[in-house]
Amino acid sequence: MEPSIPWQTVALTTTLLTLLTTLYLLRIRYLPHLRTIPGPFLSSILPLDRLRTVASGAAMSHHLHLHRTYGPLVRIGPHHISFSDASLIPLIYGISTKFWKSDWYRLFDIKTPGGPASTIFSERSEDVHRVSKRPIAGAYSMATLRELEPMCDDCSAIFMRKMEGFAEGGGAVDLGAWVHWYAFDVITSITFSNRVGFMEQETDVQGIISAIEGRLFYNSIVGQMPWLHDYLFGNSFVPWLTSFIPAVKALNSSRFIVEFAAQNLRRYQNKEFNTVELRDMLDRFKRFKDGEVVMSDDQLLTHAVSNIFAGADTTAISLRAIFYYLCRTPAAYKRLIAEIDEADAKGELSDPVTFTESQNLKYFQACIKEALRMHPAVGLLLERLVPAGGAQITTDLFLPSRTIIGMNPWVAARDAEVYGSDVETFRPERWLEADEKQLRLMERNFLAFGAGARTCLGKNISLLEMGKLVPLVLRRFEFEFVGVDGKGREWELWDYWFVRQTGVICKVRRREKRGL
Ligand code: HEM
Repeated sequence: MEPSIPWQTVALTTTLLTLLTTLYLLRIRYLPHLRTIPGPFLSSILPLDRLRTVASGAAMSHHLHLHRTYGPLVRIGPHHISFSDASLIPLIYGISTKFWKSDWYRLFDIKTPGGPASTIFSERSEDVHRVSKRPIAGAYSMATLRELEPMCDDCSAIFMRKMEGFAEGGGAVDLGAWVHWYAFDVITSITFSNRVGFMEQETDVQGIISAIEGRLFYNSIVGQMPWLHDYLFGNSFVPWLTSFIPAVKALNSSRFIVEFAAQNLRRYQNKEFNTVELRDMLDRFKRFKDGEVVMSDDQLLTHAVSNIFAGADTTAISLRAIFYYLCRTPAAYKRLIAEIDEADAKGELSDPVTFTESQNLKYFQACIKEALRMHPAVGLLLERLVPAGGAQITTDLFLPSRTIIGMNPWVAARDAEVYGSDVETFRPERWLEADEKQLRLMERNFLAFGAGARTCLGKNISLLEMGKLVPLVLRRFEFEFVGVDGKGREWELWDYWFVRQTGVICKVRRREKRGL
């Protein structure tokens, strides 16, 4: 007969384990300095609440709710602080900040033929980032991008042709999908001089859009506990094992995205595209200085991947927001059309509209700004790490080193003290009415493109795309939002880093009296 364990031993062990766990959790709850920061109790002891929030796909609403409940600083994890006080933006995100990107970004590193590598977006060390950015920054400058306007115009022409077809057919169009395809065609054109043809083929070519979606879903959730990544897709065994399960494989799409960029890069290097003549972005990344190679093929690949990963979804999301809010706000739509028509009548708009012309449309520029405020493309914390030795955050608050602190652009955008009590209303006028001081505050809170040292590198590309496409389209067509049910059903939002919208279905009609 097996000797049985006396019940006293079982009871004692259980009590001891419970006691130790409780003590451990209390120790975390009452960590020096962090203990005074309010927040949900469970969040302060376990990372599971953060995991659940992000997995729900509605983190932006949850973060807004937390700040309304607990105030400007909320403890959203044992070592995680979310802030809503915009006066902290310069300290956390400023140009010479000591707060570097957290390990959350590690999941965006990629595998190149030469081994694992960070991208300009995922690099954590500001020192490394500064060196990597130097040879490529010029390619993202507005002066450079203006030279790429013709590539943008080619894509706009296809977009217009397609809309013409829909207007003739009289049916509804998934405008959300079309601006996505448009943004992908532009980014592949200006990066590799190779328009992949999403609009012509009317589909997600090679499944790249779904691949990015899958990877963002994985990164957003697993990134809440980045060490988990090493036991999941961060090693080579699990990806191999899950390659037999299609639903799981779809989440490990990083390799696929890199291969998409690598394929284009190979064709580019084999001079299959007319890249040098067109002077696309790859051609402008300075690979040589004084005859010396300053950028390897692998580095070039990381920059191409960055453009694909960061450059199309964001612009598509912002274009959807512009069209959606205009359709939902008839007064703003009407005022914008009046501005476009007036400029048109004065001969101030060419066909296609140039970037410079679009910048002179002041109300339109306010519409872009307001749409991006109402709907920032990124909806999770822009996480940063408190530097070694800790940091004095406010007069009353010191944070120990390696605490993670960040702000969600959605929280910054809905600060009623900065934008007024009507923060939930799409009102482009607020950008035109504000005095200089107020405008400075509004700009400081505007995190749609991030801020400071790690501000969006592709901001000019997207401003160029949006600036040129929207007036061109609205001059010739009118849109009515009908939603997926044809009766105006609201769009749906999914926050997995990018806050993607679905259900942007519109009826498109050719505008009366337009001879264009
Ligand atoms: C409306 C469109 C866009 C929005 C709203 C947007 C938003 C952002 C935000 C919020 C960040 C900062 C992320 C952080 O701090 O964690 C960022 C960074 C970045 N974005 Fe964009 N982006 C847009 C378009 C683009 C485009 C078109 C490209 C490239 C072609 C691009 C490339 C990048 C890169 C490379 C970074 C990392 C910059 C760095 O760390 O130095 N973005 N973007």
